[in-house]
Amino acid sequence: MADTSSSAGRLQAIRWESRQLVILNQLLLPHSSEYVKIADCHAGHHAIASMQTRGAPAIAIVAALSLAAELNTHPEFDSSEAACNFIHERLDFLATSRPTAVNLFAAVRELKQVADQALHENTDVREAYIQAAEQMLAADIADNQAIGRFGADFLTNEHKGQLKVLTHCNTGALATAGYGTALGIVRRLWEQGKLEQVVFTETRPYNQGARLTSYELLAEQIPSRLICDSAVSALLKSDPQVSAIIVGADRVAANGDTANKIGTYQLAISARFHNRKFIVAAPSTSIDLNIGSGREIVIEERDDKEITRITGVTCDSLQGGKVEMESVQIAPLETRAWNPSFDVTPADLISAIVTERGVFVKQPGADVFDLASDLM
Ligand SMILES: CSC[C@H]1O[C@H](OP(=O)(O)O)[C@H](O)[C@@H]1O
Repeated sequence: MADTSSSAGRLQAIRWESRQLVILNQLLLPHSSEYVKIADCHAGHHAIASMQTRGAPAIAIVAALSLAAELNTHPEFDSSEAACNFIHERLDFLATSRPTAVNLFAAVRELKQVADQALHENTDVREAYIQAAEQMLAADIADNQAIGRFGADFLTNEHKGQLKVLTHCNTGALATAGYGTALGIVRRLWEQGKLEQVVFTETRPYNQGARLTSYELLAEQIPSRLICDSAVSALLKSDPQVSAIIVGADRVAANGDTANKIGTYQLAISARFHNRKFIVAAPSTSIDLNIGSGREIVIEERDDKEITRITGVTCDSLQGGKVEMESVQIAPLETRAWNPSFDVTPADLISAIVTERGVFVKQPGADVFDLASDLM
């Protein structure tokens, strides 16, 4: 498979070159662009759990390729059964890194089946796994570009002229293998000359918007504006030109209930109140048909310190030319915080779900989707 480092012009959060994996350490962005080598599953698990890499599709791909990198250097296995057992055990370990994004668990299931099938067919288990993991990387970019096309067509079919949209968190090349989901729709609108401006939220406490989405949009000179998470309703009230909110997803239930970055639910409530479209953009690998509704989605809760401390760069730390990320306590010590990483938006508040398979909408009068039928 061709190395993906040759992808033209797009930010590369994940680089797979000569069967070696490196990732952009997103904890340091936008101040420092440093790549980290991921040699094995332990490094892959740490990169995901610490959020050096994040974003539902990217989590699955980094997990899959971290095992591919480890297999590539692993000594010869005593038997195909030993190789298959090793792959199962490592995938089960990677599945403990973060609980909400379903893409990781779908990839684990699919890759275990690849190894089992190679064992059954008496072909090279290690090679079959590595090629399947590589395919996931290539497929995600193609999926995102299809989401971009479907989403842009859906928005422009009903809205003549240029569009002003709002997005939350980071759903671009830094959250995927490239191009992005919700931000992929923004990119497509921009490529078509149909985007006036994208407004994006800071997305506390990790600041995916202020740090990562800004990094991507500035790199491509896409007209954009940053707002605080708390300013969304005031913006929708004051600017009727903001016609749609477009967000990503970490796990979509069969009825369309969607887990996404914390704050998404209140954006959907505000969109409904202000009569604006609320669009979810996600590959079908983010849809979990095994759960009927959002009630069954496990919501990750992260360390209080991600709220009570801010990590940033002080001016003097820049003087030496070396960026030092300093973590500063902003709340009184021992302040308790509640830090859910995601919330669930009910299907009733969602106008459409854009996937690489097309745009799914609810039947007239229905307040839920029927994604099992849509995906058949
Ligand atoms: C296409 S990324 C989907 C999703 O992942 C992000 O969460 P995190 O940054 O914690 O991994 C955010 O919820 C995005 O919308």
